[in-house]
Amino acid sequence: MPVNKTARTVQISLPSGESAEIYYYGATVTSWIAGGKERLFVSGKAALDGSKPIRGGIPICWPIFGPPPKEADASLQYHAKLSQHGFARNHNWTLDHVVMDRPTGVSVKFTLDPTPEIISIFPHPFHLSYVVTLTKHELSTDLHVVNPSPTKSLTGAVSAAITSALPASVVGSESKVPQSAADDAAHHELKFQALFHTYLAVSDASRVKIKGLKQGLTYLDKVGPQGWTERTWQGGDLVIDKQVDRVYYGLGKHEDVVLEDGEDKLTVHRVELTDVTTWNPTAEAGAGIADMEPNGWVRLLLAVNLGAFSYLTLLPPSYRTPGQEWIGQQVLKIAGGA
Ligand SMILES: O=P(O)(O)OC[C@H]1O[C@H](O)[C@H](O)[C@@H](O)[C@@H]1O
Repeated sequence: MPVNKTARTVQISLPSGESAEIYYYGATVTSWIAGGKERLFVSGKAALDGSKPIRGGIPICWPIFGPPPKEADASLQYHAKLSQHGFARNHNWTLDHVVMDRPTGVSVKFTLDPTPEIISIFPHPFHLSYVVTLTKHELSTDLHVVNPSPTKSLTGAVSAAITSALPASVVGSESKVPQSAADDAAHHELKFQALFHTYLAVSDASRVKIKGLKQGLTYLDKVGPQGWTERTWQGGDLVIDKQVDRVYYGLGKHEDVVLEDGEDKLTVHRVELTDVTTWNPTAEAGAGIADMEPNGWVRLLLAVNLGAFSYLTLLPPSYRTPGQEWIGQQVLKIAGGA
């Protein structure tokens, strides 16, 4: 069976041996086997029971990446109250349908809509869908974001806007929806960051070279006594010889990031995801992370995460631009692929 459902996961596979596993919880991809080996890192101490975000695989950060914003910007008032990396990674998604099921490729689509719990922390209409596609040499993850149309009067009608975006089963939660005109304005446009927090498995993170970061790129360095600091990248390969927690801004469309560790090569291609984050706290700085297995930082990745770091994504409600959706895509490709 190329698509196999269990209580907690959906597993997809090809007759040629490649496979992937996706948890309903967070729609987190927890396994991608290609070229005869596991390509994603999941900590041996990761919680897989829905009690906390999965430490590994490909958690989806949405609608924020990192800690909540501190700006006194009314349009970010709800973002400011979210927990780190937002709520997409710690809510159950629904398997919408099998998009493709062929010997050469299998693709499944998940969705996430507001639930009463989400509305209580983020009272804004949205519709997310997530398509995971497995082919012989690639794993593609596409996040689609829609800002649904309000169907009733738009003026002063935030509750109508939100409830119209909700499944009938949760409309009863209207009392949690803000009622003021200020809230209404803040709700028309959907601001979000989106990031695939990809944990790639490697045999030794300190031996990996990260290529494709051009000299002159601006990057945000989150490590160091000065706190978050913007710097200019001097070029060359990025190596994990110390704690790394960075966001490289504004890579070009065709500037793929390539990871090489001597025996292996993996290419990360992005669509609509302009920034690349790299993170590996190493054993020393990562010691406080309870769900990381001992020495996990060596075997783990060097998360090359992809995202839109600043709030550049301002999606108008679809009543203004019918059918508009934002699609961010990551394509992981192993060497040997066509
Ligand atoms: O522990 P988490 O909430 O999953 O976050 C893990 C890491 O995510 C990103 O890579 C951030 O840049 C890091 O600062 C953070 O430590």
